[in-house]
Amino acid sequence: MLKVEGLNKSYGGSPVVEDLSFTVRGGELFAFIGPNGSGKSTTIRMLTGLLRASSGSIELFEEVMAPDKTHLKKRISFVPDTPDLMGKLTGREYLNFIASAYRIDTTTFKERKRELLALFDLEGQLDRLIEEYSHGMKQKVALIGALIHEPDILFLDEPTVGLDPKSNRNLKDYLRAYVKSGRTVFLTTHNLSLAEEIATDIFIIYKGKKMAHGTLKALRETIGDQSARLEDIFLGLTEVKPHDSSDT
Ligand SMILES: Nc1ncnc2c1ncn2[C@@H]1O[C@H](COP(=O)(O)OP(=O)(O)OP(=O)(O)O)[C@@H](O)[C@H]1O
Repeated sequence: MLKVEGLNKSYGGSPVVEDLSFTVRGGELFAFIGPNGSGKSTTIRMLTGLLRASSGSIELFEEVMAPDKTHLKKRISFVPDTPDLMGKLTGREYLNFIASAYRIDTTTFKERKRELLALFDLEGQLDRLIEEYSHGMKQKVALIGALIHEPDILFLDEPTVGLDPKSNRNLKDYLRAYVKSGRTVFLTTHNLSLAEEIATDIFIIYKGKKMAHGTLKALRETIGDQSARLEDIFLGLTEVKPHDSSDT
């Protein structure tokens, strides 16, 4: 589904993503985790064709991805950490717009809309302007817009921030079922218990570089502790050591 090789991004000569390579297959729930400023959003924006890489290759569905590849973009969805929705539209108008952009037939649209509105407890809120929604409600309508056309790959940047506990639980269950149907989810999160619970694959990035990649079991094996929490593995790999002078 997604193949990344030697991906790099620099700003003004300073590297922020360095030599990332990985593959994500159908049915995988890929958690891309790392401390603040480690390059997660930059990477996800390159993978979704919103940002041009400095070098390296990204293949989606065995075709090279680039910002102008509209037919590839139609098969994916991306919800950024702070969704920038059209505030002057109502929730209903926004979802209708998505349905026509993706040519979802009326019956399917109605069915999925009903299911997703119930999932996120957003029934009865669709006729308000998006700019009047709370942060969590904006997040929910962005997620519904991303899910309603059932993309082959769903990219989510910090999807649970701002969601109440029930929506959090429902989203988690939904994502698990989503990948079981053979589709793919690529998410970034600081919520390590979430990653531990639902990810099939975990990639740890630190200062733009790969620190580890594998199943939780494989990551545990690398540190020789089969009961280690992901939090311990993560902190062990990403804590600034006293001898690390790169920040000084
Ligand atoms: N447009 C830009 N110009 C210059 N530097 C940038 C730009 N965008 C991002 N960066 C830098 O790239 C690095 C990685 O940022 P990025 O937003 O990808 O991190 P992140 O892992 O998503 O962080 P967070 O967890 O805080 O969201 C940071 O040092 C950031 O300052």
